[in-house]
Amino acid sequence: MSTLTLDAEALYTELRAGVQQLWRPGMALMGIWSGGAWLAERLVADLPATLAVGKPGVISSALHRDDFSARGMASGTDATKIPFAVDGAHILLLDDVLFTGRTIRAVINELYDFGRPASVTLAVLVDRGGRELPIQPAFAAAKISLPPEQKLALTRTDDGRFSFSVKGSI
Ligand SMILES: O=c1cc[nH]c(=O)[nH]1
Repeated sequence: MSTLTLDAEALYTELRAGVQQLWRPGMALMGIWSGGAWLAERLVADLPATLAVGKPGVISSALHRDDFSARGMASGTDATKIPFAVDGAHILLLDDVLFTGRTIRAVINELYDFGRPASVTLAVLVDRGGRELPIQPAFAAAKISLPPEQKLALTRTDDGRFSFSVKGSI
């Protein structure tokens, strides 16, 4: 049992401020299925109208995962939905938890199936370290260290509030 407690709502407020700093006119928001997509959905509603944030995209890592052969057709396989042209877009990519970087690598491969973006910037709620690829976020609301056996899981209640739980024992 872990004693780690993370206030996901407070971290979301930090993330919203970070995204506001990173935002450039004409950017497009894209959430990684499923936690990142929840964040993107809420940010569209919460960010100031002056930023003119359009309908966000949702992107899935499922088809490009390096453990695809072991996991098979995992849930989320058909989750990718991009309501804007990827070619030439400046994309702000969102995820809930950044760990090895393998999900981000898979998602970037998926993105290039739709076109060639001008840039991709990554912002996350929590960076838990443990990177296995040279991938770094431009913004992380929190940086923590968690044993590899444990998983940090974001949940969303029916009224849209976030919470974190730690799964697995060390
Ligand atoms: O702990 C982790 C690692 C990757 N993705 C998660 O959602 N949690």
